Amino acid sequence: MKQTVYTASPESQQIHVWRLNSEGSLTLVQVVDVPGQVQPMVVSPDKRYLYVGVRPEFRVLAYRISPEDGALSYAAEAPLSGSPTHISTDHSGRFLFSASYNAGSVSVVRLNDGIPGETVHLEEGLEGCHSANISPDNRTLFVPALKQDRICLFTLGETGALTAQEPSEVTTVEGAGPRHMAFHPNKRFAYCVNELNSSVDVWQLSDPHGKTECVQTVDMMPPEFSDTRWAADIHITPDGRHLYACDRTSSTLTIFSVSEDGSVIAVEGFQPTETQPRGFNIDNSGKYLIAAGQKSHHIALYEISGAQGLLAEKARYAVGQGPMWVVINAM
Ligand SMILES: O=C1O[C@H](COP(=O)(O)O)[C@@H](O)[C@H](O)[C@H]1O
Repeated sequence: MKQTVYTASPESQQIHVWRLNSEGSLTLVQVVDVPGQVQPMVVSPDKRYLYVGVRPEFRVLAYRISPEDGALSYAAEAPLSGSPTHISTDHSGRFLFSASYNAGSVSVVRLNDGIPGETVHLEEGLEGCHSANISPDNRTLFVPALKQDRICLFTLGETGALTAQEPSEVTTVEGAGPRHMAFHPNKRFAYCVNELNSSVDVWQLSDPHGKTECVQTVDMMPPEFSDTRWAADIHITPDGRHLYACDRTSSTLTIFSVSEDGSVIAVEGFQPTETQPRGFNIDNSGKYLIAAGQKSHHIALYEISGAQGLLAEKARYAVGQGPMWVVINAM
């Protein structure tokens, strides 16, 4: 398996392209100068394109991915209606979702054979909209609205239109601030990291007739932590055994084990990491985790080891300024 790591550094307007070597080191392949502050990124389901959200002129840029070495070449772009805080696609690769925290909206952009085109749907009134997460069955878009302590539930239609479901939302405890989500590979559970109280909620996903409900909430901070909580990102290993979430004030990665069926998580440990980790990711073999320090201007690579999924730092690398998004693609 060939793997490529992409890191976005908005302050220096760069994407660094790295080869992830099988023994757990990175080799720099390319540095792309982006025409704008690059923030969220996602790879298309067919792995032909990397989509990146930029500002201050709000756009999504599509870069063609070289099947040889993962290098990027500019392909196309389309305007976005708000600042892109998070972008993702549906599983068929027909639609791109852009969540905008500042605009309080999520937009759906049509992808024409991978090329971003017109905005086919704009959903507003989502205060602090922080991400858009399509369910494993490609039916439900989960959209956390951080400032409203709710996750809105939309059905994705054939044309890309979003229709509010019944019920139209699930709610967190007051002041939690739902932000990013990860789905268990068994497709029955999702995990949402809450920015403002640094907790993780376990959501049992509905079948078409059931309802989505929170079955567990776990504090992700060490007991002695008393500063301002400021969580950011969350990811699960491909085998569903280990879950990780980060907090920016403490610059910590919290390590969770996940029960066999995905319904229960438990804190296994805390890993000090790069200063202000706003984004991280896990490689496709489930062996490595790479975290970006928005204030250290470095990324750190960890090996995931043992039954607890603890992290051992293998190396750290200088990237651009203010790195905040990490994407890992397997070819
Ligand atoms: O992480 C955060 O995200 C929001 C929105 O980010 P933006 O990059 O889309 O502006 C930010 O305003 C908030 O302060 C921060 O905690």
